[in-house]
Amino acid sequence: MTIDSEKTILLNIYCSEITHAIHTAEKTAERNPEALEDEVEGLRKTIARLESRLGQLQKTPKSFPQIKFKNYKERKRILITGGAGFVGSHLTDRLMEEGHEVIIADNFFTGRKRNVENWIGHPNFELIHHDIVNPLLIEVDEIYHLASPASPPHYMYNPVKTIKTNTVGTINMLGLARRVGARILIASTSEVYGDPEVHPQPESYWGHVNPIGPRACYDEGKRVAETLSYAYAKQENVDVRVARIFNTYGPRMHLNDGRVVSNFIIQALQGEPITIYGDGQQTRSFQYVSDLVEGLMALMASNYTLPVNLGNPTERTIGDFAKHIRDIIGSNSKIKYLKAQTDDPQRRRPDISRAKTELNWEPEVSLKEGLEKTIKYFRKELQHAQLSEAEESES
Ligand SMILES: O=C(O)[C@H]1O[C@H](OP(=O)(O)OP(=O)(O)OC[C@H]2O[C@@H](n3ccc(=O)[nH]c3=O)[C@H](O)[C@@H]2O)[C@H](O)[C@@H](O)[C@@H]1O
Repeated sequence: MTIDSEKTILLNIYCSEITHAIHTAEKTAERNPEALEDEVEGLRKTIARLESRLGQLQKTPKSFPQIKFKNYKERKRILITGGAGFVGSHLTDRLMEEGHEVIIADNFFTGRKRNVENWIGHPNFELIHHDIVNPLLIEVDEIYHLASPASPPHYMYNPVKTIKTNTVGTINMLGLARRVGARILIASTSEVYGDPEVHPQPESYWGHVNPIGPRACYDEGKRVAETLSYAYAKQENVDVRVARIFNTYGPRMHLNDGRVVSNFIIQALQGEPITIYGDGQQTRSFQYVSDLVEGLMALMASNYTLPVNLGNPTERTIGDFAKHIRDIIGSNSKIKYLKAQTDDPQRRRPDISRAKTELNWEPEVSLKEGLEKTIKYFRKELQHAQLSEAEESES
């Protein structure tokens, strides 16, 4: 018997032992309240024995990444919508490594099975091919609601679907949270501030968004998602957390993501012109994905219920960023200026005072370190894509 199948069997025994234990204890309590203590003591011993065996098995070499052992009281069942996506898959890794049970619901519009393949078959992991525009009936303790395309070309590709995901999808997830009493974290965005008139942006700023522009499907979709969250919190007592996520980058971004970090790196690696939309004077502040994941987990664990900005406050112009990437890669790509995008926010930088005070969180990964890892990832992805192309043309 393999270690993994032994673990599965043990986990099943564990679950049925606990269910059986509850029934027995209930019956004993009715018949003979004094005997209840002995009963509970016996059960504690059984659980301790099973936990110790499971703990031993966790330490033995296996095909999955190492995870911590959590007992049944500490281990949570966590749903991540969009868990096979760029951010969702990194969050999956962290929560799995912590020893939780992770259930991913993803429609694979921008998510990929590849992002979570290292967990497929793990007893703590489940991948559901599901579009959250349809209701999902499962039992969970926490929900990270990340499902939505986040890159402008992706969310503008099917604006109606983007709105549905952020409105109907969010209603479905808030409904699920209400039914099962789960805490839910909604992934909102810096885009709720639109093209900001206040700089840097604190959470108290209400934003400057064009409700009928090409970005509105996402911006307004996320603004409604926030409104829905607080309506459910007020009216239905749902325990909500709202993260306003600023520009994030890192490995597992799609080659066709279309956002600035991936575009510039790929263009520089291939010696193609680096495309700047507009004059390049617009600014952004980039955070590495592992910082974001730590921020999301800290927010979920905290008692703070108002929106919290999660981003790196180091700001750069896009023109400067293009040259920076070209220099690190040592590329001789030219810079090519294209038409500015409609409603493109001209500056963006998070005020993270709230995250620092309430979550004791701030980003730790420098742009240099983050870009090195990301460039390495894209180099491999490009090689992989070239190999696949060559294989296809041969066959
Ligand atoms: O990366 C993110 O996390 C954010 O990405 C987008 O927001 P945006 O800031 O417009 O992201 P990009 O498409 O990466 O654009 C950043 C800036 O670079 C410019 N850009 C982009 C791509 C390119 O090839 N060239 C270029 O100059 C854009 O015009 C924009 O000014 C999403 O709308 C946000 O929800 C998301 O949080």
